[in-house]
Amino acid sequence: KKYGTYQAQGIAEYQPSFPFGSPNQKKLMLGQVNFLNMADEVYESFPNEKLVVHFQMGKPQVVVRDLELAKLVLIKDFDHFTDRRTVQMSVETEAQKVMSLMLTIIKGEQWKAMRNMISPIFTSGKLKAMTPVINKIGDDFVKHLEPLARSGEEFQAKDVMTNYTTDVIANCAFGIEANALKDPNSLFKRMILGLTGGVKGMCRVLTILFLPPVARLLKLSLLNEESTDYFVKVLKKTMKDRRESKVKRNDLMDMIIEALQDSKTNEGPTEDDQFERDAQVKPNNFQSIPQEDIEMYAIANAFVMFFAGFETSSTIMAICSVMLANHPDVQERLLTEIQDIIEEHGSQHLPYDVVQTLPYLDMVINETLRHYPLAVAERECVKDYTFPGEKLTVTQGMLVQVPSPAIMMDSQYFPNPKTFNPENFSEASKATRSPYAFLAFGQGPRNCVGMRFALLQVKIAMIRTVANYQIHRCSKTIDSFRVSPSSASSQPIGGTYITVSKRS
Ligand code: HEM
Repeated sequence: KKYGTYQAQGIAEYQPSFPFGSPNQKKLMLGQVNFLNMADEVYESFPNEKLVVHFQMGKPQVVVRDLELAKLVLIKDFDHFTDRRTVQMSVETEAQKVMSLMLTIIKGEQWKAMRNMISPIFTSGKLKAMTPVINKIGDDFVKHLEPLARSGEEFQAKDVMTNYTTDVIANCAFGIEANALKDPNSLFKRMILGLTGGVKGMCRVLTILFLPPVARLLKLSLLNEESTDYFVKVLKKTMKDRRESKVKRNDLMDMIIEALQDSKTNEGPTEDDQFERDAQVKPNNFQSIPQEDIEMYAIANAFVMFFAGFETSSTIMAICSVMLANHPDVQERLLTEIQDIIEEHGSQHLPYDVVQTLPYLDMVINETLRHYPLAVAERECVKDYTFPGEKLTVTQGMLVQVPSPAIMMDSQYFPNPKTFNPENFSEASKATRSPYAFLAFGQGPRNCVGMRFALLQVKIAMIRTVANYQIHRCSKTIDSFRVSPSSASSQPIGGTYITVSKRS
């Protein structure tokens, strides 16, 4: 009955028809497009509209095509849009309970309080303390590439990068030696890779999102239960050992426990830049976490750092490696920038502050993220909202999407958008467009809380790779990336094949 009601009010509507709704939703449900690119077609089909309504079966959703309106949703009027999409999953087992408490999923005041406590974990001071650990894993990583360079074999960059991020996050988050670089078949790594779980995982996610009653009936979980259960057990044991030994490692686990135990609100931004200032969130009626629930919340939040952190970061490093293989000129320029700092500091003890002073590396990574973003900024409306100067009122429960992949491929913000051009992120280019056109880590209070940590581990891996090896194209290297519709972890069609050779 709702089809056509928006169009009748003069609001653009994307051709809904029974039973799937709009054409893009039909493609999503039939496995023809990835969730990540679901709204791209809507964005591209209405170049003159600021807002477009599309239908997921009978449910209207809004695609925001205008950066000023996107800013209202993500930042200025965020109080109307504090939540992400409701995930209706079963919460019977312990693993399911942990999943239901993850920062990515929780809502309203519960999310505000948790986010407020968790954000200060990623300040520069704390990241500085973690840098030696990442440098040490960087050494193992360089060694791990040696046999591949010797044999000249074609390999998937994603595989080796997964081994690296697994070791970094396991170590920095929980103080656990996952040993994925030394033993790529380690149980820890197998459990990690099982979390999202390929095509089966994608079917599970689509059922939860589009057919919640069926998901409830089948007691489906968002992530693979066996893997989640394994991590819950590992985390519980870690917490118990720390309680008993009273040893502090100053890793994410210690910091999460401390933040939850202190249970106080933090004041002001942790870093002084636009991304951090826009991310501030103040709980309205802050309630500390009851002592008896701290363990469960700490496990859920340590787990989410792991789950949200390892696959995203390793995918970006892999895509970046392929981009460098495809653009030897960019690789050479990056090498020149890196050689300067390595001459001064050596590659094994890169200080945190020095890693932050490589403008060309920043440009290369941002351009990679622009070509291959890993999440869409999506919010659920919690209080009815009328966009100023627009006819559309978004009602409570409606989803609003800011389609980051389509915005970052729009030529009005990035000229020749399909070309890989790190110059898009030179100071001069950035000055010509809104900062909100770059959405790889989202924007506003619900942006990526782990961005600084992610960038640190990505930068160290790329510095170490380029300083020690030349990255080449091989027979299976692909020229342009498209996210596989059936990949729950947003992997590209054709993989990330490269070869490397040792620099003399
Ligand atoms: C290159 C790597 C990464 C990319 C591209 C990325 C991107 C994103 C994006 C786009 C979002 C959604 C933002 C929004 O809705 O506005 C997000 C959320 C999140 N990310 Fe990341 N991320 C990365 C790495 C990490 C790491 C390493 C961690 C943790 C250590 C992490 C933790 C999170 C969490 C917990 C959220 C949910 C925040 C909330 O709901 O308050 N991410 N990330």
